[in-house]
Amino acid sequence: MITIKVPATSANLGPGFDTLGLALDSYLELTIEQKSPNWFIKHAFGPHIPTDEQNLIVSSALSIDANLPAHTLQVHSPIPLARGLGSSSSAIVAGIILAHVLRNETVSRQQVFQEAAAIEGHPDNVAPAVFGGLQLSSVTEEGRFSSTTLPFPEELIGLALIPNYAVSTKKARAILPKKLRYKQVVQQGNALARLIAACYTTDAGALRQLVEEDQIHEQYRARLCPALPKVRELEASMGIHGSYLSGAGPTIMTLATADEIKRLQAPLTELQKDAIVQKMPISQQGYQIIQQ
Ligand SMILES: Nc1ncnc2c1ncn2[C@@H]1O[C@H](COP(=O)(O)OP(=O)(O)OP(=O)(O)O)[C@@H](O)[C@H]1O
Ligand SMILES: N[C@@H](CCO)C(=O)O
Repeated sequence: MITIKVPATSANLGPGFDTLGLALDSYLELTIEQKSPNWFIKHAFGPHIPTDEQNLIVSSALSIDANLPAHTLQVHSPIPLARGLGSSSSAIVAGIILAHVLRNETVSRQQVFQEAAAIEGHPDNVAPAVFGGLQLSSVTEEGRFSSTTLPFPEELIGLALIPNYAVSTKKARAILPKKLRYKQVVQQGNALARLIAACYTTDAGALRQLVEEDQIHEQYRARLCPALPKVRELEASMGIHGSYLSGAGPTIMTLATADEIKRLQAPLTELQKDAIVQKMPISQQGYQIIQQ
């Protein structure tokens, strides 16, 4: 039996829109069971997620090879859907690997990255799901993706405030403006450059200030993700910085030390009682293929 494990991810980190993403220690697990006449995916997501070849895992696999033999699959995933924690990337990456496993091919991480990012359309979740850690990724006009691992301060952990409603990435991208002011773009480039420098100098303090300096997406998504200013206000009153809209939202991620996370857990839970507040350690590992 083969199990494919793919981490959850948190994209953007403020000014790294479509560019930065962090792998989290929470994994989708896809187990390949027996061959079957039709594709059948056992999962616990509920009736709105298909159990046949319409399922994102299987459709991603079939995009690599439309003639794959149908199988029964089992999916376990603690990654909540459409919350800004990379559920779609975890499913796409698992599907791409599934295709290569069923074709008895060894596949490089680089190839999985190219194929999965082409389906997702932007590389910032797929890159950490494949390579682990903090990834700086980009795409050329011709559609070639690249990614580099950035150093990430060891003392920082994620604390996610996960609202109890979904925001689809499609909707959260449709809300973005078609035009930006020149000043916004210059400031965004500046903040991203300083953020990358803070990673290389492992300056956790600067990094945590900089993730709060996005200019081009968070303000436009405020209607879908109203908790962000409240979280920032609360944290600033406690002398803590490091929050950003995780992916397309609505999750708010805070990068903080273990001590600060202990202090934050109760007040954040109090701030939004219907949300889940969850510690999310960083994963240095990308996907794993486990043969039992
Ligand atoms: N394990 C899965 N199996 C099947 N479909 C999935 C799975 N995970 C995600 N999906 C599909 O992807 C959709 C969520 O993708 P979407 O890009 O909107 O959000 P996300 O990936 O969770 O968040 P973000 O991209 O902001 O981090 C789900 O509604 C579902 O249709
Ligand atoms: N960079 C993407 C991440 C979500 O997939 C966005 O913010 O729309």
